[in-house]
Amino acid sequence: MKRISLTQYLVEEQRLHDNIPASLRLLIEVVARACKTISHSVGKGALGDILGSADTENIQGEVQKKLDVISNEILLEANEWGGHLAAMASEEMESIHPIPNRYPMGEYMLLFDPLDGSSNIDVNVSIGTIFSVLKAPEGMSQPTEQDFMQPGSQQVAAGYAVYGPQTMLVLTTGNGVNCFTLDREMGSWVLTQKGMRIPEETKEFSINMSNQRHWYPPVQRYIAEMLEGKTGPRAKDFNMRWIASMVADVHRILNRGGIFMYPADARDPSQPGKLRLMYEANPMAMIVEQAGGAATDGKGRILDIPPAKLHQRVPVFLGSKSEVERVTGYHAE
Ligand SMILES: O=P(O)(O)OC[C@H]1O[C@](O)(COP(=O)(O)O)[C@@H](O)[C@@H]1O
Ligand SMILES: [Mg+2]
Ligand SMILES: [Mg+2]
Repeated sequence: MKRISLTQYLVEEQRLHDNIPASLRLLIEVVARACKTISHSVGKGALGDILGSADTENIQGEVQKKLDVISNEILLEANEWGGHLAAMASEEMESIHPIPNRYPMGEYMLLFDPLDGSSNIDVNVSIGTIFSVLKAPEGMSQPTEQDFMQPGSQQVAAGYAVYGPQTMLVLTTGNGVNCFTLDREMGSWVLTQKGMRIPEETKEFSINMSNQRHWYPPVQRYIAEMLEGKTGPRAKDFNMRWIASMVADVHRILNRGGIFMYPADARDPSQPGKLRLMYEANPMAMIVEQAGGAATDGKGRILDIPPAKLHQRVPVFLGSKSEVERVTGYHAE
């Protein structure tokens, strides 16, 4: 098999489709390098003193793990010096992080969930990093939070790294989805899956069932019908998977289909769901759509949602098209 590196892929993509200018390529390479560093820390575990709590809280009131903080710092430091960025925003930081003293101002804005699946860090289960790239508005002088308030359809790139048995980087720049595996000995990302496609039909669903009593009627109905199996209205048996790392659940769905859900529920109507629009839902929605799947908030396309604030939460239904369409349809009835 001919080995194609991430850089070779990005250069070739620009040559063929003119969709990855050098500045975007360099930005993606810097993010990929930061993910490599995070992967290295993850691999060390207790030997690298990365496990356990950092004894701090992030802006959403969640207790931060040491690795949440370390990963955030790795991404900030790498991109502050290496990327073509005007500003960054992170799930772990209250406000945006403008790039200081950069003239001319960088062309892009980077958003990330530095460490996704925090509850799995200490138990050696797959975790990841999710990122999204937006264009900085023309003529911007000093970046503000308002500049980030662009719908997901404006993303020029999105991706995630999954730190599992293998470390992989899944990337889209708006022309399909490709997967690169980290060659740990060589330290390079190698293209291992081209043009990933999510199967339309599936028999697998992914939801935190322990929240069932709080769900609203459309989700109750959708899940109840699946649980009825072969003798129920769906006339087939379904299997369930819940890793509690969105990255790992989405990675499985990209490979073999399925539907992932984190619905809004009745617990706290001021918090529609758990996942964050800008750092989790938008980048994953772009990847899933680029792989032939669908992503909605139960009402409409996630990528069409006009953001109102940086740390906004949204309900998420994504994966195999026919299933996402079905559960979205139930919300309309
Ligand atoms: O605690 P639950 O309901 O299983 O939540 C799991 C979900 O929370 C998340 O871990 C949230 O992400 P963070 O770890 O980045 O906060 C998702 O990856 C995952 O799907
Ligand atoms: Mg997350
Ligand atoms: Mg996180």
